[in-house]
Amino acid sequence: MRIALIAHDGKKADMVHFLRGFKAHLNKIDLKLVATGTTGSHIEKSGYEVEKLMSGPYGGDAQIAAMAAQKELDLVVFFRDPLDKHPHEPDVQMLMRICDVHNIPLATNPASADLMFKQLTLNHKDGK
Ligand SMILES: O=C(CO)COP(=O)(O)O
Repeated sequence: MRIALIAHDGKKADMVHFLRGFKAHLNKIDLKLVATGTTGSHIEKSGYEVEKLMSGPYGGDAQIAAMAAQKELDLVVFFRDPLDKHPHEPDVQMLMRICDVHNIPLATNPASADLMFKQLTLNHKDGK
C-alpha cells in the first residue's frame, strides 16, 4: 500500500499529529509513504520512513499527481490550508482533479483522513 502525504504550511502540525495517532496501527501494515519535500521532513521527524519528493511549489504536487495518474498510489492525504494563498494553486487543483479522474481516494482534512485510515486498519485486521 502506498500513501501520499501532503500538507500546506498551516497544516503541517496537523499532519504530524494525525500520523502520531495512527502510529501503532500503521506500523503493522506494509506501507510505503511518499510526501512532498517539506511535509516529508516533518513526517520523518515524527519517526516515519518516507520518500521525499520536491517541495510543493517546486513541483512536488505535480510529481504526486503523476504517480496517481500512473496508478502508483492507493490513497492521497492532502491537508490543504483554505485560508492561505498558494503560488502553485494550479498544481493543487491538478492533483485533486487527477485523483478524481483516476478514482484515487483523497482526504483533504483530518476528519476524512481519520475515516479512511480507520477503514485501512480494519481491512488489515480482516486480512483484506
Ligand atoms: O505546497 C505543498 C502542497 O501544495 C506542500 O509542499 P511542501 O510539503 O514541500 O511544503
